[in-house]
Amino acid sequence: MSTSSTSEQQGESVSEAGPPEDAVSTPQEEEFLYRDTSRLQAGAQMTTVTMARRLPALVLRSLKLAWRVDRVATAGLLACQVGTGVLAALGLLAVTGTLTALISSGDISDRLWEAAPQLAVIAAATGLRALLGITVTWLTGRLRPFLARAAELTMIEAALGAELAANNQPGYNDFYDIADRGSQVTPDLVEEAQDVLAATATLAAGATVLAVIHPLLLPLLLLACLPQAAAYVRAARVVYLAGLETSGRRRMLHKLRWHMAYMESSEEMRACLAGPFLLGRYRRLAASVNAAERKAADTGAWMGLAGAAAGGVASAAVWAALLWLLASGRMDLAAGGGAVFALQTATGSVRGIINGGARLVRTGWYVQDWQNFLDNAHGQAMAGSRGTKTLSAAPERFEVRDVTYRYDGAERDSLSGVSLQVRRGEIVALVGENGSGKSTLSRLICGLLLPTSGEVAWDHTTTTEMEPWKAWKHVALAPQRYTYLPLTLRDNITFGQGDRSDAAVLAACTASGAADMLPALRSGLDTLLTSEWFGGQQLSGGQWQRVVLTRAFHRDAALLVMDEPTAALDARAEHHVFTGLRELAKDRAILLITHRLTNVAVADRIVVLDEGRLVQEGTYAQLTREPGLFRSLWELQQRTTGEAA
Ligand SMILES: Nc1ncnc2c1ncn2[C@@H]1O[C@H](COP(=O)(O)OP(=O)(O)OP(=O)(O)O)[C@@H](O)[C@H]1O
Repeated sequence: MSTSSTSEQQGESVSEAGPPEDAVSTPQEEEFLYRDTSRLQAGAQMTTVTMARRLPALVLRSLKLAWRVDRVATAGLLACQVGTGVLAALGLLAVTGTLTALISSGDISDRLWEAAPQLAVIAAATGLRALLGITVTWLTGRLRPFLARAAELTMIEAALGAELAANNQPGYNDFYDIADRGSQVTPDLVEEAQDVLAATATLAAGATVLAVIHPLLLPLLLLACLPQAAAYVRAARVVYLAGLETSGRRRMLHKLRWHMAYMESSEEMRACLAGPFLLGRYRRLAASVNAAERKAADTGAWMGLAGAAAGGVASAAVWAALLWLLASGRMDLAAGGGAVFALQTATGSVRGIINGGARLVRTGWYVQDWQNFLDNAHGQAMAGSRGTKTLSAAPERFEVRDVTYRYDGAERDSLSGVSLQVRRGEIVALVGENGSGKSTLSRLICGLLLPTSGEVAWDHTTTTEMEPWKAWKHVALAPQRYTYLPLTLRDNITFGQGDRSDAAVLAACTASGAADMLPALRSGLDTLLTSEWFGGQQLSGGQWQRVVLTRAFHRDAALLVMDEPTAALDARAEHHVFTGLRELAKDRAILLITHRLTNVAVADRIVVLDEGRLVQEGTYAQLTREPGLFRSLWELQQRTTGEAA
């Protein structure tokens, strides 16, 4: 290849390089793949009337949160808004009084003297309103970030407090994303409610003046503004429903962006050509989301136009009525002047109420999603499904009794009628083919999942009866899919637990083999384990697994569950971990899940699972001798490694 063609190639974008043909799905299939119609149906049931009815409760709940976050700012804002309304009303009354004084008959200087106090009120009210406006901006700026963050935190707390099983429900993450958007606009709800309040106070004054001038003017004015209000709310609803409809696809776009741009998947993005493939998928999904959003924007604009036209006609009717009142002598000129001004101001405040109300309803839909999530998560809260028992001492025995488990939405049980026991001082190995239920059983024995039927007991207390967070003090878990957290090594190991001395951490590092890598870490235990931030250091896959094992060993818990603990370790590190297990088992019950069947020789007992059922149990010596699933898997592995029995 020539130099020039090479440089052309280098300048070529990923898309120009041509994404490989995506034979998996058509754009339409993709669109439906990530669509959650149940959420849309639930949203569609939330009509404008239902929402209007729920608004007071929504506003109250958000105000309570604001009150909790910053009492002074919340009280100050409310006071400012009420003050603004009162001042607007005073100003309006003063303007009407001034006009009446000026238009009345008599000497002009007398009339001016008569109007002077009213003019002073107008000036003072205007100045004070400006001051209150500045105060509102200041207080809102102070409250807003705290309120949004507090709303977000309530969600995180609710999600953390929910049963693990809730996370496995289809659509749970969509629900969370939609709710997250709601949490971000919670401050808007408070602000909009205050705007409506202020506009209502102004209207009250305008309405009084109008009612005094002529009783017909106020109902006419309200009628004139209704079509526009209805149009605003309908347009907002169209946009909201489009947001719900596209939420699954937007979340997928977010995931795709993350995978294409960040480190975790960066190798496959390039070497496996996943990047161009996903970029093509991103483009198609984005196009379908854009089309849905554009359609909603068009429909909303048409509705707004229709509302504005209807509002214009209705306003013209109101002004015509005023002219008619004047022309027919039903209203004198002085009152007419006041009426024009009052009408103008009242129209402004009615518009304010209606626009603010429409925005309030629109924001209400989003905030309702946030509150729905909170209610739903609280409905699935561990506090609701479990008891409050605590154990007086670390348990000696962990027992699974005739347990069946089926994941939410699954068509069949992942475990059926399984019974198992593991005591402190004992190592039990769980083996079986992929999908046979080993990890599920480990989640049940740890009390992360509650059985669909049967029970799991720690000594004499079932996991359903126990207060979970206190119970988990007795559990150390090295899961199959562990988390790389961008924290220091020390924090990654302790998660803030244990005493603050390094001795226990270093002992755990020695047991897991992580001690070997300490000299290469720039700041030892205080090294930030990520290269995403300056000064951090990235670990290899096996080094990360050592950190995860250290985390489990450091916990010094009565139950130690290790799911594929050495899959990424080199032979020396693996040997080190397995030879250390017996020492660790002295005061722990160890449940070991592994596919490396020669390693399970270390276990006192081996339990074999097949399609969710316990099919064999025995020692390594027994199971390698007797025919059965274990022996056939073991023989296959021996043959693969060239050590045929
Ligand atoms: N979160 C989940 N939601 C729904 N089904 C699940 C979930 N996790 C596992 N399953 C299903 O439960 C069954 C058992 O899965 P489990 O992860 O317990 O198997 P395993 O024996 O640990 O498999 P492996 O050896 O591959 O790790 C599988 O059919 C799997 O599809």
